[in-house]
Amino acid sequence: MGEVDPSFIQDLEHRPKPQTIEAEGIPLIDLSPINSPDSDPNAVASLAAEIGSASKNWGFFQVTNHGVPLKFREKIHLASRKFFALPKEEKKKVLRDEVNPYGYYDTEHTKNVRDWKEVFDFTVQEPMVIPASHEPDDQELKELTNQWPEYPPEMREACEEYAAEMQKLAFKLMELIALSLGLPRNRFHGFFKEQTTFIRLNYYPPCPIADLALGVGRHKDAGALTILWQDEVGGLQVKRKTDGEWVLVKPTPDAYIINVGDIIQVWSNEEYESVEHRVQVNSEKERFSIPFFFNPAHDTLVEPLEELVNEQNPAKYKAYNWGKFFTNRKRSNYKKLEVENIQIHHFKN
Ligand SMILES: O=C(O)CCC(=O)C(=O)O
Ligand SMILES: [Fe+2]
Repeated sequence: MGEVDPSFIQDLEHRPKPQTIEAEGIPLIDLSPINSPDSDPNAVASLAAEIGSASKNWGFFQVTNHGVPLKFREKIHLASRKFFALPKEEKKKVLRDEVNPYGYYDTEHTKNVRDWKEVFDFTVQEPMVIPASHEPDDQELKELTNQWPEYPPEMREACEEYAAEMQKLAFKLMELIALSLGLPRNRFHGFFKEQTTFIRLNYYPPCPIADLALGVGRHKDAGALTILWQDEVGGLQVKRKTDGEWVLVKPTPDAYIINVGDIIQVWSNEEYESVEHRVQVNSEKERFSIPFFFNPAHDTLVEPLEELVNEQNPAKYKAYNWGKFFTNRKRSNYKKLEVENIQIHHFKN
């Protein structure tokens, strides 16, 4: 990344601490009850309850026996390593911009501070339909498509195969979340017939100012659910709900990290919480991660589910249009804006 640019420097209060404790408590949940051919209803019910309490108490959990064959994850990871090892000029051939936000990018900002990372984004349902602008009165829509690099040649196939596996896992997790809230198993499916889901390949190069910068600044994921794979280097930190302390999520081989996003916080009327997280970088080691952001159709009106609100527990949020929220948020990722980026608390009742 050349000379250290002041745009990477975090304010004092947001810098990583030299010693961050490893989270002991982030639940590790075994998904085998839903991946065995004759799944026992009692085992599924207790699994849903486990996921419910993890979503409530942590907003994060890890899953094993998730049913995603290792070979797909290995293939996309290898393709990602090959892609990011290319010279900058080569990567910039698939540079994303404000017109097409899919492709390569190395100057993303989170909360107006630049992240120490490079990314490659691709959409899972092509073309992806979203509003043409974040302006509330503009009804125009646009269609987004992926840009695939020439090298490595297997990049596209690796990404598409992995996306198909993530889709299956995401629907299973949404079923368990529905059950945990006392809703019919397929309660959420309709929101995802059309999707704005995307996958990001993250590459965090070694950082000479690892004590001043972050790989990704503190944020909450705006969508419904995130399924993250991280390599063995580690660096993901979660803000623990009990005391507000930043704790490191210890890499668990072949597990996925799941976190509930802002949309589930709203749908569940705050029964579950989208928790703040960030990424610490390493002065010696590079790090790779692959988040899958499961997002509903652009025209989804996000609001607390009617089954979960009543007189005693009135809706905590006003409805908002997901597509407008998404395009507004994306806008702030490209450049430093003079305003705070859009957040769900702006729609609080
Ligand atoms: O790299 C990671 O571990 C997490 C990245 C992340 O939180 C994000 O891209 O939203
Ligand atoms: Fe995130």
